[in-house]
Amino acid sequence: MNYVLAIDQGTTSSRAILFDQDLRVVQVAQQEFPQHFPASGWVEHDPADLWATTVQTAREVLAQTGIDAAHLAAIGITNQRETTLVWDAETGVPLYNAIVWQDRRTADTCAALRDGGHEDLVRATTGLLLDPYFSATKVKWILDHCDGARDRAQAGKLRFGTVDSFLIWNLTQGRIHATDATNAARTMLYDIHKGDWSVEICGLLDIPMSMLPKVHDCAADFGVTDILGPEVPILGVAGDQQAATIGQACFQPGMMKSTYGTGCFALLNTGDMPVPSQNRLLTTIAYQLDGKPTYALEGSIFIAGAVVQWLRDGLGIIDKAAQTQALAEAADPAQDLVIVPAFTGLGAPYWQPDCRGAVFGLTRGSGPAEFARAALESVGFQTRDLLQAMQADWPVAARGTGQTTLRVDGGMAASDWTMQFLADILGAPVDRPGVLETTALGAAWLAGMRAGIYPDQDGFAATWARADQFEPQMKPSERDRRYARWQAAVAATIGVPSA
Ligand SMILES: Nc1ncnc2c1ncn2[C@@H]1O[C@H](COP(=O)(O)OP(=O)(O)O)[C@@H](O)[C@H]1O
Ligand SMILES: O=P(O)(O)OC[C@H](O)CO
Repeated sequence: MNYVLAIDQGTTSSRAILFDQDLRVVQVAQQEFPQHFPASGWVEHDPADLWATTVQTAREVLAQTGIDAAHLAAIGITNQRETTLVWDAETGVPLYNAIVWQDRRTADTCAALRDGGHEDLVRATTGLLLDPYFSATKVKWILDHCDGARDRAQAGKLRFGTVDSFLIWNLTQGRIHATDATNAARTMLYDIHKGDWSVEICGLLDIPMSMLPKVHDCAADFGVTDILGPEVPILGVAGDQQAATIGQACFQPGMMKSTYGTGCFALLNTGDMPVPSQNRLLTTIAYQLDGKPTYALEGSIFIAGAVVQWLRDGLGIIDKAAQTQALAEAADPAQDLVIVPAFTGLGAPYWQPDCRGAVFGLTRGSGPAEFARAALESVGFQTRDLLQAMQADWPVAARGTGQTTLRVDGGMAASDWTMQFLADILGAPVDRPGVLETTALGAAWLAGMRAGIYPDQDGFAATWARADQFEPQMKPSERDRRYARWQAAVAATIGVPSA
């Protein structure tokens, strides 16, 4: 019983990661699954794919290592957040595909709620913005559009869950309908202050409360599963960005992590204080242990690593993401190309769904190298936007507590050039740990700690090890000039709505 299995059910793939008793990664299995785009702005997943890839990768990782499930002390689950499923309480059959966090179909419902004067209630209760990103209006859409759904919901015959809940339900063969506080906090139905579902918001959206899962701490008893053979307890659950915050051991107020995958999600620990945002950031739960929530300010950027994918797939100027390093180094320092990668609008702190990307400063000398450098720089500039919003919202972050160094992870954090530019444009050090699998690590630690094989919070924090530190080297005057140019570019981009 010396191993822990982390299940990471993400937006484009499911992964299973096996950790040993020293919290080291033993083996990883990964499977992608299809994305469905039934209409413009709609994004769906087939629930059967989410389930099948989860089970297959879990079995694969055990088969590859020859480790029997009897040696698993626990399972931890981390997941793409906000994505919404509704299923039958008797049969477990979903009524509709999973509606993915990126899906914009409920924009009109959100606008109507805003016009009805409900924005302040949502903001004050849930810490979130009234936006289709979150689960609440997606649940309402399913109840409104699937035949007989509302009647069945009112009769207590339907269940709602984010992906963690859906997996727990299936792993326990319908015995457990539960979620954790971090996932609940992304539904726009959860009162983050009271730590309970909001009767008022559920009433507003006509969502029967019998559909909602029971909310637990992140390290808790979520039932047992025999899907891998012998019974294994599920003892840890957290949304993926919160799991990364835990995996980076950002346990003190003022500590912050930023994950650079397809998009970028930055979370700043604000301790036992839910800090309301005046700058269009989200107030959310970082983690909940021993019944005590720890809060965070979150900024979400939609395009980070995806801008590198665009260099590869859209422009064809690289074959592999890592080639951007040499190109950026070779770029003409006299050129000042700025790319605003608003491919799907801009996220925090702008929340401009309708603008589209732009390039500024083109000359006849602008080539692949300048494009690559500007693409990598756009990730740094956007992170500074978030950091400035956080500092404006919470002066403690601005003053610095001695712990305000940014901890980075995710695939793009492997790019030294990008991390150096990030430190330069922030004017603050950037720390990169040896283990970039922080999301899975967070889920594994929650489960293994609850099982008693991993250290407590302080002990775990002590295991966090920096592999690299990037110190700012840019002159402050140059930093200010470059950032002012970025801000002007964003303002101009927002001024041109999409066609
Ligand atoms: N060396 C690199 N330089 C720049 N970008 C990179 C590098 N390696 C990976 N990336 C980018 O990181 C992203 C993959 O990160 P990952 O954490 O796996 O993302 P996700 O979990 O969202 O799929 C891709 O968008 C890729 O373009
Ligand atoms: O699956 P990821 O890594 O793209 O993360 C998605 C986020 O949880 C969405 O809020």
